[in-house]
Amino acid sequence: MLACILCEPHPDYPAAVAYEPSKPLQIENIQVAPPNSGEVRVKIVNTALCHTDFYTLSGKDPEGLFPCILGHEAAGIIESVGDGVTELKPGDHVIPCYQAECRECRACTSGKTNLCGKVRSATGVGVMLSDKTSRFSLNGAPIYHFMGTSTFSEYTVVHDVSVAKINPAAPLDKVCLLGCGIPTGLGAVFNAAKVEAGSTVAVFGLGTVGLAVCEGAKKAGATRIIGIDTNASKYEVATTFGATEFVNPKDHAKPIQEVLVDLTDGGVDYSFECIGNVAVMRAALESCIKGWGTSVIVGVAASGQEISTRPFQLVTGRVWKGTAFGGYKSRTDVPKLVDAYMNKEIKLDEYVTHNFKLDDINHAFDLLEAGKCLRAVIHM
Ligand SMILES: NC(=O)c1ccc[n+]([C@@H]2O[C@H](COP(=O)([O-])OP(=O)(O)OC[C@H]3O[C@@H](n4cnc5c(N)ncnc54)[C@H](O)[C@@H]3O)[C@@H](O)[C@H]2O)c1
Ligand SMILES: N[C@@H](CCC(=O)N[C@@H](CSCO)C(=O)NCC(=O)O)C(=O)O
Ligand SMILES: [Zn+2]
Ligand SMILES: [Zn+2]
Repeated sequence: MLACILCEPHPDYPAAVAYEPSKPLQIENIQVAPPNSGEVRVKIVNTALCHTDFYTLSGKDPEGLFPCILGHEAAGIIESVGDGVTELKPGDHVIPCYQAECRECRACTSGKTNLCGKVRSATGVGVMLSDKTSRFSLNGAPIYHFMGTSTFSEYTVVHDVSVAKINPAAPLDKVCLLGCGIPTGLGAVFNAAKVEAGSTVAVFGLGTVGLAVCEGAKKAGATRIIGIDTNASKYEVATTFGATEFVNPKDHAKPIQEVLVDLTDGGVDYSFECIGNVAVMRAALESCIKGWGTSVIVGVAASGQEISTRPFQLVTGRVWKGTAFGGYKSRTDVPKLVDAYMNKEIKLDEYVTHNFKLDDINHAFDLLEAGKCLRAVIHM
């Protein structure tokens, strides 16, 4: 039975607060206000770290605000709901999602995108939509939300349209990963690129997102899955996710796109950039075969960075596109991905390399930066 934090006079709960760019998070006992209309308060049970948390902490995210509570790959249990919330109730097991799905806005009803517009204006500036303020504070001073999720906190408040209700039998310390990186990689293959059997695929960056691309490409029947990473220690694990061969850019004097074009009789059918490096994005596009090769940008590049290539690359039939959350609709598709995991159709356990308590979250950030972990799961 969950204790009702509404009944307690001054509930303080631990959260990892990011006060300044590139500084360690500080564990504080913060106050988490009750949910307003259209909001729910969630007890976070597990949260993992994604490279995007590291990116925003670095100070390079134009939407990064401080102090804030980072975290967007988590699972938990609804503790209380605000007025007008009809589809969620206390006790529901949920995955808070950074992509909302209101099912009413132009985007949601278009049938063409997962990029719901309902709450994005508020989540981009670290507040809740109803009153444009934060539900987090410390000694009366507000702390910004992040990506509409802020899961590095024992309790968080999120918009109801951003919450996927999931099978209560699912292990939260594993399905928390379905909040970001793995759906992103799988969806990049199935929804964005639509990889066909027999394809040759290049995956730039073999972190969790790139490995999920490898897993998806293998499921799609790709015959060659070429992993490219400057960290050779990633190759062994990538083999278990479906990569069939590897190229280390450090081993070659010529541009990596030339290496790949030579290796593949003119270029790959599909490439995926899972790093966030604009030079690699160009290389990924130029590794594609002319006429039909498609390159999908998944990585998030820093403020001020721009992509470029010769227009001739596109004139000659290559396609350059990108994906957010793999094109999956959060409330509709995340519960299905949980079921796919429960049915052993997709991997999750294999991506978890470390488990920590919230107190050790800075160590988890260090491992991610050093390329020494895939997903580190925090047990709140
Ligand atoms: N579009 C989306 O919806 C979405 C969702 C999740 C993550 N992301 C982004 O995807 C990227 C990957 O996230 P992750 O959590 O897997 O990160 P990660 O840090 O675990 O993995 C990145 C990998 O890239 C490799 N790498 C770095 N520089 C390289 C280079 N120049 N050439 C080749 N390899 C290089 C690293 O060694 C590492 O293995 C990040 O930019 C993240 O912000 C985007
Ligand atoms: N604030 C960032 C946004 C970067 C970005 O592209 N984010 C991805 C999700 S990364 C998850 O790990 C995304 O889905 N974007 C769509 C959206 O935010 O609506 C910046 O401006 O650089
Ligand atoms: Zn993420
Ligand atoms: Zn919508």
